[in-house]
Amino acid sequence: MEAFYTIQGEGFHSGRAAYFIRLGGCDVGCHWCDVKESWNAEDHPLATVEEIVNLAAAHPAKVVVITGGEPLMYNLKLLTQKLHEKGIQTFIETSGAYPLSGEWDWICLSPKKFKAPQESVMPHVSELKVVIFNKSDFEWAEQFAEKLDPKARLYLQPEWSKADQVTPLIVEYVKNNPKWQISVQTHKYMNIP
Ligand SMILES: C[S@@+](CC[C@H](N)C(=O)[O-])C[C@H]1O[C@@H](n2cnc3c(N)ncnc32)[C@H](O)[C@@H]1O
Ligand SMILES: Nc1nc2[nH]cc(C(=O)O)c2c(=O)[nH]1
Ligand code: SF4
Ligand SMILES: [Mg+2]
Repeated sequence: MEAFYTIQGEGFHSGRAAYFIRLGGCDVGCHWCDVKESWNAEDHPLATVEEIVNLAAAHPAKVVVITGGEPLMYNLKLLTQKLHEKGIQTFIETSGAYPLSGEWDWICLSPKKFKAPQESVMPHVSELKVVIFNKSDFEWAEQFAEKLDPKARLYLQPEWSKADQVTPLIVEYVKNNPKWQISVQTHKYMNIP
């Protein structure tokens, strides 16, 4: 769909420069999705793996974040192999709704109620990032924390349109349950992509 060089705004790598590759296509259907224009893959131009990788390699940070849309709707083996051949680290943002493919240095799982993540993804998760839309989402988040490698980092992220209401709830929750950390979408406050 698009690619852009920016600062990772969310989660464990927040604040780091990274080249984002956003793949078009998603059928998960989150009603609060902040990139609904990504859902229909046919709305977006095709690019070859070689073109995508060469543009990525032309940027100073040797870190690529592959996102979408839902990137795991595609087999990502070739794209991630070619990025690795150029010495670029590969990070993914995924709902986990499709089987894992590709070679990854960091996997951020953001599970969704609207289409459950695949159990086979769980052992590979580096970071769990649950979007909090209302207070029932805390209990829902805990069920995923239990399925992961104990070293996985745990984040709760306010849903953007509800941030004023849910951020105070997340702050209290993290104070009482310190295995979790808060992730805010810092790029939106900075007005960067
Ligand atoms: C747009 S999604 C694309 C990748 C993948 N489909 C997924 O959902 O993980 C990238 C990240 O943004 C988060 N996100 C999307 N809409 C959001 C919103 N309105 N508020 C907070 N986070 C949101 C998702 O949960 C995910 O962690
Ligand atoms: N700056 C910035 N950081 C991000 N982290 C995850 C994003 C995404 O949409 O996957 C995102 C994004 O869209 N922009
Ligand atoms: S899975 Fe990700 S891209 Fe798809 S609708 Fe949900 S937030 Fe948007
Ligand atoms: Mg985003």
